[in-house]
Amino acid sequence: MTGASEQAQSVQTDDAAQHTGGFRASFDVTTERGGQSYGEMVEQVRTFMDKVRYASPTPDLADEVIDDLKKLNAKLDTMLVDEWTSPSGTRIDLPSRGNITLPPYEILDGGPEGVEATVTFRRFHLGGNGVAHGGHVAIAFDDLGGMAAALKLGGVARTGYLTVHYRSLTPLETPLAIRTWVERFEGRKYFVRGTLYDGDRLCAEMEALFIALKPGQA
Ligand SMILES: CCCCCCCC/C=C\CCCCCCCC(=O)SCCNC(=O)CCNC(=O)[C@H](O)C(C)(C)COP(=O)(O)OP(=O)(O)OC[C@H]1O[C@@H](n2cnc3c(N)ncnc32)[C@H](O)[C@@H]1OP(=O)(O)O
Repeated sequence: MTGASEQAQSVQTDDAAQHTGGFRASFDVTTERGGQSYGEMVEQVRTFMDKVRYASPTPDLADEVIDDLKKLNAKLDTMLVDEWTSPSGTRIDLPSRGNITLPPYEILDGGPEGVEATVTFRRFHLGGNGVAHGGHVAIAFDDLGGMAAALKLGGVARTGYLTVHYRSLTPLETPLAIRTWVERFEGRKYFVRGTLYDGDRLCAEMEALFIALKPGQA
């Protein structure tokens, strides 16, 4: 297995270029932003979202929760920063780099040959009838496909297209094996494939085009 810091070094970082437009033109890798409890804070919010998905509160309880949430939102209002300095998405020591909007995954191995990870769709990722929403599966493929492209090219790429073939139902609360790799590239075009397995059962496959950003491209 390649160490996280070794992988991080293969992705170009350029502080001066990253604030110029709508996308991160380089990639920050951190382990300390947000402090040692940041991961647990994110996890508690995910757990809360799991409960919100399935809760049927009384009006009184909903009002109580709203009051509590207003207090929590006011606390976070005191420490908001811009997207470039937020810990979210940069904390390589945390599931999904600390990005709460992603299904939580743990990287097992990553480098120019591809990325292997374990992803666990949560209760709040429910689509219907107890299984994952297909859009959340696509998000996992997008992020880990983008990572495979980034580790291959040593820079940042944007998704041109992404196709998911849903082969069987994707369970919730089950560690699943997800793999992404660059099948081939032509110039700036990186053709990426992916698979998602529950044990031996193929849940979904992905084929995508990621396009390397040009120098200075936002
Ligand atoms: C322990 C672990 C260690 C961790 C280490 C850290 C590493 C982690 C790193 C990273 C992880 C994060 C990963 C995140 C991933 C998420 C990515 C997203 O979701 S991105 C948001 C969604 N995508 C957009 O919003 C794009 C919108 N589109 C655009 O901005 C442009 O269209 C862009 C930049 C994609 C291309 O525009 P142009 O002007 O630069 O280039 P043109 O000339 O149009 O295209 C280049 C070539 O690509 C083809 N092309 C472009 N789009 C195509 C398409 N949709 N289908 C087919 N071909 C397409 C064109 O035909 C052209 O091909 P010809 O060179 O002529 O052969």
